[in-house]
Amino acid sequence: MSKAEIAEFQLGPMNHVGVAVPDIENAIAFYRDVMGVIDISKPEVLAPQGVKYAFVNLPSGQVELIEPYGETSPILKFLERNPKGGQHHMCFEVEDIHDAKSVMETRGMRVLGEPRIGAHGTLVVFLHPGDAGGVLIELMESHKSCDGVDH
Ligand SMILES: CC[C@@H](C(=O)O)C(=O)SCCNC(=O)CCNC(=O)[C@H](O)C(C)(C)COP(=O)(O)OP(=O)(O)OC[C@H]1O[C@@H](n2cnc3c(N)ncnc32)[C@H](O)[C@@H]1OP(=O)(O)O
Ligand SMILES: [Co+2]
Repeated sequence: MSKAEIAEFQLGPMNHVGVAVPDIENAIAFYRDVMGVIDISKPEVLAPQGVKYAFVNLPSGQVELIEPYGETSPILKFLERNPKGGQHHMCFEVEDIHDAKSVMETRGMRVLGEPRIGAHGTLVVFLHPGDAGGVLIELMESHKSCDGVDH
């Protein structure tokens, strides 16, 4: 990427807040029965990311509930430190994940691994919380249809 392209990088809208939970069914019951959310997706497993997830859908965006899946889940240690669960990451959309990764690396951020398919079916990468004010940041490529319009 050229210096001009790097300088032009702009973060897109916030997509979701990730919340790590020890038991996803209990967490869904909480958002449905206590918080009064009607639209909550059924839990699904994303084995390559080591999580079972469900979306709490709100007019303003999504809360992404994540429960560990498998022995090497990246959220196991977090739940050891926070046994009741807690806010785990914030996710922002970007236009092109590979460009965003390059820009972040150029700006000295530790990008955690290569882009992988996330729960929304597009590529995601994570930035180390130690470089991002103590917050684990997920970057997610926006949904684009073949007409090039974000949906
Ligand atoms: C549903 C799929 C997908 C989507 O499409 O939306 C997801 O969201 S999957 C979400 C789960 N996946 C990931 O988190 C992948 C990226 N994460 C990692 O690579 C690691 O979890 C990590 C961030 C590098 C931490 O690794 P870990 O082995 O747990 O490291 P440490 O325990 O040694 O922690 C190092 C350092 O970082 C602090 N930390 C860890 N996790 C978080 C966090 N979630 N938020 C803020 N800070 C965090 C930890 O406290 C340590 O700090 P220091 O002690 O100060 O060094
Ligand atoms: Co996420």
